[in-house]
Amino acid sequence: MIRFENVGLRYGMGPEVLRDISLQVPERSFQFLSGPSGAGKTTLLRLLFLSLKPTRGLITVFGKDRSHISRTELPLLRRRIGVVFQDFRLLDHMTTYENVALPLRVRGREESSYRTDVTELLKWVGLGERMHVLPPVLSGGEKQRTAIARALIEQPEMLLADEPTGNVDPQLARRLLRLFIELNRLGTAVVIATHDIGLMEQVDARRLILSGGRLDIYD
Ligand SMILES: Nc1ncnc2c1ncn2[C@@H]1O[C@H](COP(=O)(O)OP(=O)(O)OP(=O)(O)O)[C@@H](O)[C@H]1O
Repeated sequence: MIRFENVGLRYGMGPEVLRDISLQVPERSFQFLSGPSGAGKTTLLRLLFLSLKPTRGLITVFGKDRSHISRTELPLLRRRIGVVFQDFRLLDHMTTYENVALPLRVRGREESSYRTDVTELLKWVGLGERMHVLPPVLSGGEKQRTAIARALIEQPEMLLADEPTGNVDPQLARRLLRLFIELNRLGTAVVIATHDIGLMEQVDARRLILSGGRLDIYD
C-alpha cells in the first residue's frame, strides 16, 4: 500500500532527520517501528500519513506517486489511513460517542446511518459503558481506546499508532495489543511505533528500527 524508496527528510534548514529510508507497508501486514527517543519515529509516521512531504526520495501511496497527489486528492487518500496520535487529540466538549462519530459527521453523514456502527465499535474497544461521558473524566487507557475507535470508524486499510501503550499499565497494554492483532486479522495493515520492548516481544512481527536517521529492518 505504501512504498518508500531512499526517502530523506529535513525540517527547514536543519540536518536530515531521516536518511535513505526504504520500506513497504504491504496489505494486511503487522509491523513495529522502534528506536531511541528523537530517532524520527513520529516523523516517519507523519510521512506515512501524508502530513509531511519528503525532502528527497520516492513515496508511493496506494499506487500513486506522493509528489503528484493534489490537495483535493489528499483527504480521500488519508481517509484510507487511520491514525492514533500520541496525545489522542480528543475534543473535550464532545462525548466519547461524539468524538468517535466526528469523522463521519464531518463528511455529512446522517446520524441514523452510523449510530449502530459507532456503538458497536465502542463496545468492541470496551467502552460500551463510557459512551456518553466527556474525555476529561476518562482514564488514560479509556482516552487511548476512544482515539483508537475514532481512527477505526472509517474502516481504514491501514492503522498507524504512535506509542499507543505509552500511558497505560502492562495489563491494558496487552489488551490493546490484542485489539490491534484482531484488527490485523480482520484485514487492516498495522504499524505501531513503540519504545516498549516487552510489547514487541509478544508478537512475531517485522521490526523497523530507526537510529541515527537510518532504518534497519528485522524479520
Ligand atoms: N516540527 C519540527 N521542526 C523541527 N525539528 C523537528 C520537528 N519535529 C521533530 N523534529 C526533530 O526531528 C527529530 C526526530 O523527531 P521525532 O519526533 O520524529 O522523533 P521520535 O523518534 O518520534 O521521538 P520520541 O520517541 O521522543 O517521540 C528530533 O531531533 C526532533 O527534534
